[in-house]
Amino acid sequence: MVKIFNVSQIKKIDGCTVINQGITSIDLMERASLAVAEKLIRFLDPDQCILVFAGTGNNGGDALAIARILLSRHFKLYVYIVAPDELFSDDCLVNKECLERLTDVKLIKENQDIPHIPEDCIVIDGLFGSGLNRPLEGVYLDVVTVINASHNKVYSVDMPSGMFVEDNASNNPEGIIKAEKVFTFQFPKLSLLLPDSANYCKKMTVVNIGLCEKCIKEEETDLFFIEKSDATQLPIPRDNFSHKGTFGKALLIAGSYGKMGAAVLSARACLRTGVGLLTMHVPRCGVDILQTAVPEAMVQADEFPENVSSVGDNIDQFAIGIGPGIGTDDKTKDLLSDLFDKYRKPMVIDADALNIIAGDESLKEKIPSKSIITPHPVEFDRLMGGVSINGYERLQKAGEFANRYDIYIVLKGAYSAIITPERKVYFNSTGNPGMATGGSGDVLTGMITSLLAQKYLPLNAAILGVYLHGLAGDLAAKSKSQQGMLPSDMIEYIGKAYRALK
Ligand SMILES: NC(=O)C1=CN([C@@H]2O[C@H](COP(=O)(O)OP(=O)(O)OC[C@H]3O[C@@H](n4cnc5c(N)ncnc54)[C@H](O)[C@@H]3O)[C@@H](O)[C@H]2O)[C@H](O)CC1
Ligand SMILES: [K+]
Repeated sequence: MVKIFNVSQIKKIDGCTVINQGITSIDLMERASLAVAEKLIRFLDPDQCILVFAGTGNNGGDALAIARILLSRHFKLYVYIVAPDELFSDDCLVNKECLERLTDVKLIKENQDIPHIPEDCIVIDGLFGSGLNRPLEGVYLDVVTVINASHNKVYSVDMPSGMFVEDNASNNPEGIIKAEKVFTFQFPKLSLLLPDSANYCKKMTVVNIGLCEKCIKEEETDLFFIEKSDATQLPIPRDNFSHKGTFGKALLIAGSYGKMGAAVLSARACLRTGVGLLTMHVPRCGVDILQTAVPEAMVQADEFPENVSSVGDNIDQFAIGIGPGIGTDDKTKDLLSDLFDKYRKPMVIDADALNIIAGDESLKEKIPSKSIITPHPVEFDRLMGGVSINGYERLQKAGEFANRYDIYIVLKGAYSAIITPERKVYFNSTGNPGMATGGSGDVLTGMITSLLAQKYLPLNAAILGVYLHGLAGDLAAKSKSQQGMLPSDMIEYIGKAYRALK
């Protein structure tokens, strides 16, 4: 797992690295800048004009070092330092003086010094990084406004300048660089993983700058970024002598009239994820549909034609998933309440089951311990009874909710977050915008339920389910495009996603 740290922790690890590796801070800056420059060199066109905007702190120092490295590789550069008060950090000053020996470096002290940015230029943004401590104003705000208005591609060093590493609730949305790509150092930054960065960071690349592993290991955090190597360790190997009983029984309670597709998708995904036996509990109208579309599943018919209203006894043998396409009929609410009374093992709760819970405090209290709920942000806000001001606040609320009700929350979106009852957060690293379409969530519910049935611990089921789901989505997008892919395609790629973890 990659750890995610706050600003003071990053500073501490920097200092610790400098001591343990016997280097100076300027050495570390050079290493960081070289790592970013190498990435840029791979795709930048040497004939294109590049404008570098540096600040006066260490983020500026990085940008000036990157400029020097690019100059040595014959890129065409124009360098500006925004320095209204001409107070430079020590390492920034060293890099400024080095660069001035090679090229002209212009200072921007006030609005009239800001250059016109030609249309087809690339901008390298090194105004502010993790040291930002207040929203931008004055000439800094003016520079950011001009860069954003130019609509050129901007590559940001460490952070889109003007964006805070954690909470941006008090920030000025006009004072943040809109970056094509952010090369962030060593650790993903929390705000870049939240929807708060949607307008400011199209893509985040984490650049390893060789910070001391011992210092990183010793620094504690509750925030993690899931890597492939983490997911690879999770699948439980299959024994030669296993039989269908070995891989558990799942019961998916899904579907209503007009929404049987959700039941079909969750059923297929559950099977493709490896469950031994799957039973679907569906309204009577859905029996033929299910039996035809998913012959591998057994079907239990509800007494009602259009909605699910009750589940039988003997449900303890199953891992249960409930929600896809069930609607919010009163009968279905009774089912959910009854289910929570009867079944006290962790279950997966999604979609309309969450909408039912949202309106009823007593149902929240009855959610079985260690269950996994899988809301998208709108469902989550409904569950909270109010809209969060930003992704950061939503994440805080999710931590409180998970802790209060002793459950796991999978907050779906780009970098889906898995929040534990202990308020730890695991961000997923797979997936793409092609998955933002109706049915994707039903697939995830089927997958996680399948893993619970196969005796994965709830946290592992959530982590592996979310990772595989995203990976299947990435494979589907590769073959069918983000526009052309369907949740059904993702199900077809679950097998290849498993293989990719080998
Ligand atoms: N381990 C690493 O990640 C490394 C990071 N490096 C780079 O260092 C910066 C952080 O540098 P720092 O000097 O601390 O901060 P900034 O350059 O972001 O800001 C400079 C300075 O500006 C002042 N300030 C803050 N907010 C404002 C504002 N709104 N208006 C005006 N001035 C402001 C404040 O005093 C700041 O200290 C990190 O992002 C990386 O790019 C190292 O180079 C290598 C190791
Ligand atoms: K920056």
